[in-house]
Amino acid sequence: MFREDFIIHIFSGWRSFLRKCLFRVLRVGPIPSHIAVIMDGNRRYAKKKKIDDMTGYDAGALALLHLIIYCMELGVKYVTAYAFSIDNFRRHPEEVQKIMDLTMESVMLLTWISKLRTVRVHFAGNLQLLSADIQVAAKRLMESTAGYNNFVLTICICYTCSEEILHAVEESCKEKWDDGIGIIGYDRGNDYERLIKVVDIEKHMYMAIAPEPDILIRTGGEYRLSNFLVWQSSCCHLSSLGTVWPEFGVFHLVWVVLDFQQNYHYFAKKKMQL
Ligand SMILES: CC(C)=CCC/C(C)=C/CC/C(C)=C/COP(=O)(O)OP(=O)(O)O
Repeated sequence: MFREDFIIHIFSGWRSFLRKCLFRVLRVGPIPSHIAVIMDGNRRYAKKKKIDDMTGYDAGALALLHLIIYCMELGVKYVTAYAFSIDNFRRHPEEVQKIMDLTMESVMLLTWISKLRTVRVHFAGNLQLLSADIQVAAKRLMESTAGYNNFVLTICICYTCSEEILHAVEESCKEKWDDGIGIIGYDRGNDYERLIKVVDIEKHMYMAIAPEPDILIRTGGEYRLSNFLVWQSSCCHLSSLGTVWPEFGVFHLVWVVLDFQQNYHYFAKKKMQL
């Protein structure tokens, strides 16, 4: 499904020209620095198009690549995508295998794109749950792109926010313990002094690499976070779209950014109050 000529197709011709004009107008307003997406509706798309579920996922991966390119052109620096939740391991083994194969294919393609466009690629989640070959390929890609800071793509894989928090709490405890500080807070008369602080936890989150998202998009018409960036999304603009993920395109992105811009002052104020 991944043909390198799709990049040439997307960058060239009148489509690219129109997109750039549209983005120039959009840039008159504030541009989000971080967009996160829950790519829901791949199987529904497959059903609608009367194709098999696996081809639906292929189309979903292609939609993600398009989003990455649009965001680069628009000036959004961080994109985070929920590719596979730990709960997704409960799906049919054949389906899990297909998403894993797609992950491996994506790693290969991203290796190529990251060099071409200096993209930093980060995988967030409990990577130990991945097969050894994907772990090696993912770690190699993360290491080889660690020096880039032009654009940061985070793929959340084997991820849930509860697992991320558990991991971060565990790491913070280990750190304090190793430093001989201890982990239990103590009473100082009227106030309680915590030894593990929010900053300690945040330092060890899988998502520590990126600022909190400004916009969280969920496609497929659902209004749930499904354990995605729950910690990080307290002040972000939530956008639920009825469209299924493989059909997400440039006009959906423009719509969401316009909606964000309309509410920008409210969100900026909220962030300052926290
Ligand atoms: C880079 C990379 C690894 C890309 C992954 C590609 C991709 C689109 C993954 C989506 C995975 C997923 C479980 C989506 C939920 O849709 P669903 O299957 O639950 O759809 P439904 O709501 O129609 O059932």
